[in-house]
Amino acid sequence: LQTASSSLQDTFESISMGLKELPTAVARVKSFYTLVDMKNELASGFTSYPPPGNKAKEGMAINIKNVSFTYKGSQASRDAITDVSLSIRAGQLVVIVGANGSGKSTLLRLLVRLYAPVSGVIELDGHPIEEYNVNDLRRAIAHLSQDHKLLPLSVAENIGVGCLEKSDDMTAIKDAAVLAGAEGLVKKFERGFETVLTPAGTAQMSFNASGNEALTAEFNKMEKSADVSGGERQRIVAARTFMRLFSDDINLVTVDEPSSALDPQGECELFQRLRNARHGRTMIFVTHRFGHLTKYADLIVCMKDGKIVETGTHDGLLKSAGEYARLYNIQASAFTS
Ligand SMILES: Nc1ncnc2c1ncn2[C@@H]1O[C@H](COP(=O)(O)OP(=O)(O)OP(=O)(O)O)[C@@H](O)[C@H]1O
Repeated sequence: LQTASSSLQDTFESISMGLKELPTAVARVKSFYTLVDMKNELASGFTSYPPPGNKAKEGMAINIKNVSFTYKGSQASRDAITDVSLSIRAGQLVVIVGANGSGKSTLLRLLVRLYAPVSGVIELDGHPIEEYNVNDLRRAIAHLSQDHKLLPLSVAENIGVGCLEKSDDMTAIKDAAVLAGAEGLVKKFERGFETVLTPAGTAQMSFNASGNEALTAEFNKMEKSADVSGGERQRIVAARTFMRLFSDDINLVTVDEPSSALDPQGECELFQRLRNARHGRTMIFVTHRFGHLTKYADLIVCMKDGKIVETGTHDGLLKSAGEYARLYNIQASAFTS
């Protein structure tokens, strides 16, 4: 009687546990379908990119005129960016700096058409950004940010998705991994580039199968997870961008603080190799670490409270002793004083 009643109790407990999880599971399924049905708020234009006469790898010319933007539903007392105007010539290396919340990432998001300005105009290669077909624009832009995630795929596939034409080309994938400093961490894994990071739970071992050794071995192989550190994750994500740069279609490369978790050598190498991969394309970096980049920049843009407060080159801005010089000197003083 005792065995039977405790078994009955277990059964009820597992039913009640299952029921507790049911609403969450249903909500997840619902949010999946909401996402699938979600309409893109940014209408696609009809002009193909690059516009006739422009060749890929020539870089993208950008003209921003009086652009302001506020995030929908934001309770902030000021716009995320206010009345920003800026001209970037095709092929320039631009570095955007400024304090937290000054609008750097927002400006990049507008340039890659993740959002549309509330007012003002952004022109790419002479045409307003909204005139272009969005898919063409996406194909012409490589955007590397901290928001990128690893997908539940192999390391090779995680890198390969950067350039779909070459997604099976292991030589290109390995080259991209080397450029991003990710080859060392891939070597640590038993299955190398075939390792699946953050695997989706695809199988469940039933109680009855637990005595079957061959099945258990197969199951363990499938579900074994390999984790990476924050810096290692950033290296794999950067490798995806290098893979993307192997495509001849890329005209604009935007890089938003991709190195926060990298060690100093990794960060220095990443910036240097991204610069080397420019080949005439326009490249825009957002960074808080000045040393590796601003000295090479054709144009430094310094932002504060949603506005551009200064533009120029490293030497010029240091001489003018404004916001850029203030931020630079704070960093430099840590090493000189
Ligand atoms: N998704 C969002 N929804 C609402 N407000 C946002 C959102 N993202 C940013 N903001 C606000 O917009 C302003 C500009 O933010 P942005 O991320 O562009 O600054 P940033 O200069 O890139 O900052 P950081 O150096 O911290 O990355 C900030 O006031 C911020 O709080």
